[in-house]
Amino acid sequence: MSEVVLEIMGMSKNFGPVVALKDVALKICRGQVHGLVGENGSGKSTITSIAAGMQPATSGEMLFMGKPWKPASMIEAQHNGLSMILQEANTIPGCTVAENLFAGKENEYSRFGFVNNRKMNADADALLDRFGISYMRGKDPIDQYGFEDRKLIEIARAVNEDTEILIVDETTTALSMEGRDILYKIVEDMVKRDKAVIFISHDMDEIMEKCTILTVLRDGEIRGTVTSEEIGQLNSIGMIRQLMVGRDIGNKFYRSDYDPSCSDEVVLEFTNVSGPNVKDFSLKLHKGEIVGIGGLSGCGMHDIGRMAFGMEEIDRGSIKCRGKEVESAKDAVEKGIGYISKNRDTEAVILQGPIENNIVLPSLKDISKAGFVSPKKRKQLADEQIKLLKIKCNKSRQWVNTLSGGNKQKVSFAKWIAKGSDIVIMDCPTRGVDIGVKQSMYSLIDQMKHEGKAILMISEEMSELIGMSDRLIVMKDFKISKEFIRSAELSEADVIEYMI
Ligand SMILES: Nc1ncnc2c1ncn2[C@@H]1O[C@H](COP(=O)(O)OP(=O)(O)OP(=O)(O)O)[C@@H](O)[C@H]1O
Repeated sequence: MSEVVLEIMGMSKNFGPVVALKDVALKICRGQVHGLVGENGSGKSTITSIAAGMQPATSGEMLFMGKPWKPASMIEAQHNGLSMILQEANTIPGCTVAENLFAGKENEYSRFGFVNNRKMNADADALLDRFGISYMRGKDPIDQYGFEDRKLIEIARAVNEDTEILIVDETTTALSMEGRDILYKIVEDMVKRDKAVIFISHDMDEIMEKCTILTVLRDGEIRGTVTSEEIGQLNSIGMIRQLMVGRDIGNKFYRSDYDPSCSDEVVLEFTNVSGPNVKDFSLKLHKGEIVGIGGLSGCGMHDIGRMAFGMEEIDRGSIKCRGKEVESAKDAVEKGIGYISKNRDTEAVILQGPIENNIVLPSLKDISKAGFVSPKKRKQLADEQIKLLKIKCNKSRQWVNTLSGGNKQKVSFAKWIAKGSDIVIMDCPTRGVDIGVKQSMYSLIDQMKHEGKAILMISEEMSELIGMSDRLIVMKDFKISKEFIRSAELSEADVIEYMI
């Protein structure tokens, strides 16, 4: 075994009555990509956030490069060689790319209180070039970049020559396809330089391909370790799933039918829509149809969802729901449109509020009488969704900011299932959810289709798009480059050809 760089001993963490970790022992070695896998809420982020100085453990000890380790903050941890990339976007709005990259290091660029912006921007450009993200420049305002690009800035900020351990917490689902390649190269480079990576993901294929050792967690406890020899074996995915979920979840994931038929009734129509990131986009979404949209970073697909929900202005053309123009997000909800934003923590859920309030929010009108909302009905509606999507919590009044990432995503999804919206725009709907719940979400989406609901599924997950869509639209350079009809023959390679 190679040298142990981080050792965790007897680590436990309680949040009031919630036991997030129980007596965890873990060794992270040099030259390894150590995967942490487990269902949503099993404790993966809690372990890594303690190691990265975000919060203290309730009990237990850590050794980092042979010395006792108890960082008081993420900055202290990063300064000493342990960096973590968080699940959600963590950049500072209103600043430039360079200011974001060098946040906390301003002193290195200032003299007599004046910041040398020219040098900071030049250093930022050099750093961005090194990471292969030259289309972003240090002087650019960070707000001009989308969620995926801002995530890359975080990565560039987290990794440097002195990083001994890089923690990647469910980052790939927040990235575009090209962003993932950049991250994978960084991971490979860390291994080549005999550093270590802790890799958290719910994508089993990615885990099997990138990790050299895996630790499986369930309910805050370590349930097993899978070595590099075992990772390569045919039945190991099944074995890992079994360890994670505690039951065999089988192989059925996506739709098993290849019938793309749906009603002729058009429920949402884009006619020659143009905006800053969309050019002349036309599409008819029918009742009972699942239309998938895929493409590379910045192709405009996320803008399509935002425009249809009235969150982004259009310059030309029209978006009509059953013949009537969609004017705002409020108007969209009233017209029966739901929207799951990819930007979870800032757009999809209210973090500082109970799960129940989040779930019932779009349905308040439906469950109120003469302006009065029955507390019983509210609770009932929320509890149904908590049960359906297995949201891991103590009670429906628990605040969303105390949930694990995947459980927050379930709340974002649950809102629109509870509302029973006829048209649901889903931007990366299964982001960060575990395989068991992913399976339930896909079967719910299939059921929605058969109930006559219309779904616009925007996604970076090619397999999800191919597996679920009746029609698959590929976007490139803000325009539609190809449309595929559901078929058993359709492969990822066919689709990628029209993306690049
Ligand atoms: N501040 C908090 N207050 C109460 N409970 C918390 C808090 N932070 C985390 N928890 C709980 O600790 C448990 C472990 O959460 P953690 O985020 O580590 O899970 P995870 O394995 O990373 O999940 P995911 O795959 O969804 O990201 C969950 O039940 C979560 O609700």
